[in-house]
Amino acid sequence: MKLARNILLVDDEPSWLRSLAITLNRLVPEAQIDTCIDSRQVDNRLALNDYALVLLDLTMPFHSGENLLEMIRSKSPKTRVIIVTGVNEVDTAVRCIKHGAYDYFIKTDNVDNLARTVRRALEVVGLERNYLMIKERFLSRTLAHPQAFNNILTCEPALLDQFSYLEAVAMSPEPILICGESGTGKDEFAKSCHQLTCPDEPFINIKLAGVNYDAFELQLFGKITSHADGQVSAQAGALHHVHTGLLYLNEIGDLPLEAQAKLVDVIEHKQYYPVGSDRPYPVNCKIIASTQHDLLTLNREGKFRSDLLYRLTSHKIKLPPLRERKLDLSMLINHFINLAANKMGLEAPQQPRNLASQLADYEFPGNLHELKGMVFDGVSRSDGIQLNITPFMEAMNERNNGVIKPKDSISYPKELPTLAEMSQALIDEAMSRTANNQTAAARMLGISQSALSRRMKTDK
Ligand SMILES: Nc1ncnc2c1ncn2[C@@H]1O[C@H](COP(=O)(O)OP(=O)(O)OP(=O)(O)O)[C@@H](O)[C@H]1O
Repeated sequence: MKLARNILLVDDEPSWLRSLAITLNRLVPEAQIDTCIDSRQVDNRLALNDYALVLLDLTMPFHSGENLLEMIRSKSPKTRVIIVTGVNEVDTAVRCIKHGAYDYFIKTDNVDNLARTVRRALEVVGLERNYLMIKERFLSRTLAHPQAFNNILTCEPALLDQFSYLEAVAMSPEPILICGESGTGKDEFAKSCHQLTCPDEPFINIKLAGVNYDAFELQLFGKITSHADGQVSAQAGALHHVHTGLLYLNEIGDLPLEAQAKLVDVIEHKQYYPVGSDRPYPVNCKIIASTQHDLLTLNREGKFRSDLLYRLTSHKIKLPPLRERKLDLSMLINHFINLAANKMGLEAPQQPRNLASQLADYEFPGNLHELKGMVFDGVSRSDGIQLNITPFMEAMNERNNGVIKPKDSISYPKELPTLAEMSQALIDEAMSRTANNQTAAARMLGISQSALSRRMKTDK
């Protein structure tokens, strides 16, 4: 989102007006400055331009600054006013602040202080306008870009609300955090945000589970190496490749603490240093993060930095688990049937009429990953006419029988396998049951995704 940057300087002294404009142009180069010498023109100028800030003299012919202050605050409440005057009276200053002035300066005050206040006021106006825009868009409840959500099927009000919210905050300069259990559609929401913000720019998905600090630094920032012969070689990181696109930081809760500190720097200062370089490079991309963990709990346990937590939670999207979206079941099953049949080159089988109601009490611990896996399995076993429901029945039976007792259900060969072989077999089984989804497989095995990823790497 573009920050409001235009400022109107109002004063009847031409020489002061000129010198103030020159000073502010130098000290606040991001601002766009207009001047107005005739107090009767202020109303008109505000009607023609959406000023973020007005710097107002108090004693002028025709209209006094105090009258103009009241007029501006009532007609243009989104515009802030700073009084800049030769009148050094406490009573007047107090009255102006009471009537809504952002600050009060005497003309003899240090201009650096004035410039600092102007910059801060521009930031405040930017934040206020951003907040108002989000509120207005969210309350309107209509989607301006419904096609951005084409991949997310739902008729659940809770999820439809999240569409409106994402659309409202998508253009905000702050990062967005998507929370939800594994398989609730976090990746799909990140892709929708990309469609909403910068569809023609790159979308880069960085999986942070199991990534250590060095790998994170290299992957995100890249590396610049100066060789002995004076040559310099560079390895570009994701922040370079993504340019003005969208950077999706997947499973941010798994990021090591040191790497979290680096990320705070990126978000806060909008710049980064490649490994081996002391030259900063600008960050121009949109940042989205996702987590299936509760970051507040991780923070209380000392595993997640507070500064990163607060920066990430300005815009938070919470995705409900599939067990709370039963209205969607039948539609999702049909969607996955068509997807599976298409992929397998088969005729799409029919969904049995009462399947969704039979699944009403099933919890779907693996959410949409699990449902998708079941439907794909059911399609591959189907007779081409009706979806085979064995995978669904098996899952429900396992639940109904409570936790499976390994002793009862595992039969061991005469010669016992080693622990390593057994662990590998379990990992293979979990990966196959979850259609190779590491997050869901880790959940099934009762370990973290990073632990599973490490085991898979060491087992290779
Ligand atoms: N509402 C939906 N409609 C159709 N398909 C969906 C929907 N939500 C998710 N999916 C599909 O379900 C699967 C899981 O979704 P996704 O990968 O976005 O979940 P996730 O929360 O990011 O999972 P993880 O935490 O494991 O990365 C994907 O194949 C995705 O395309």
